[in-house]
Amino acid sequence: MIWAVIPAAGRGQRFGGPTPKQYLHAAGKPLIEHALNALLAHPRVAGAMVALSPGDALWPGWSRLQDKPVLRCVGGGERADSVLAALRALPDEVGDEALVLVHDAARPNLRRGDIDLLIAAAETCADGAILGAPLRDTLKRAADGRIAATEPRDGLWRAFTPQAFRRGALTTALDAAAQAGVIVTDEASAMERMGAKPHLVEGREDNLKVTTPADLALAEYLLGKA
Ligand SMILES: Nc1ccn([C@@H]2O[C@H](COP(=O)(O)OP(=O)(O)OP(=O)(O)O)[C@@H](O)[C@H]2O)c(=O)n1
Ligand SMILES: C[C@](O)(CO)[C@H](O)COP(=O)(O)O
Repeated sequence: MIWAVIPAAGRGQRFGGPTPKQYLHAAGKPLIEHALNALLAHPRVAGAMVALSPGDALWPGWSRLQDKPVLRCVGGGERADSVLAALRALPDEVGDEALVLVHDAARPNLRRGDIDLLIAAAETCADGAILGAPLRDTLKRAADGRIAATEPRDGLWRAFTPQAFRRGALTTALDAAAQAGVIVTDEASAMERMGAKPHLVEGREDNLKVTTPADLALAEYLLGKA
């Protein structure tokens, strides 16, 4: 049994504007609906737990999508807090060894083939797996708007989501990071702190996270073509 965990309690400060970006529309639907549909359409995914901000008045009230359960909980101050809250809120039938796919509500252009690759990798490895892609640009370190240095990029990847881990191990890892006062920006970082070496699965470069208005325009184009 595989469940999706969707952190959707962010405020979209880098995007700006009054509407949290997960509720902005692209190709006629909110970003969060594209993300949920992509995961719940997969035959191995049984349901989704969505972490919402306490004051979220825009949640459309879905209890089912793609004929699968959509549950919700209250997220936290950081993305990692929201993911931990969602893991803890999952139904008891989702055991510690069950695989969970953690995916940003702000990544609407997730495709079936990437989910297939991720599940295949995560099911063969106790350390889990994440989607990502190798860096293909030269990296510059900035200082006061000027190039301060060129950073080596060999072996560097960009981490995407979904990130796939066993419910129990990820809950323990995120809780350990929180207890240590360490803010992790993805699930793999928490697992790495515990000594795990998750698989890197090369995924589509168009699995973008909508962070700024320019990203939304690109998402509109990509989803309109899908
Ligand atoms: N406390 C938080 C912060 C973020 N998220 C979610 O984590 C995903 C990725 O985070 P990000 O792109 O940073 O979203 P925001 O935090 O909303 O953006 P910003 O940092 O610009 O405010 C988003 O789906 C966001 O809703 C969350 O569930 N809980
Ligand atoms: C989880 C993530 O999307 C992987 O790249 C990223 O770390 C989220 O970062 P954000 O600053 O919370 O958007």
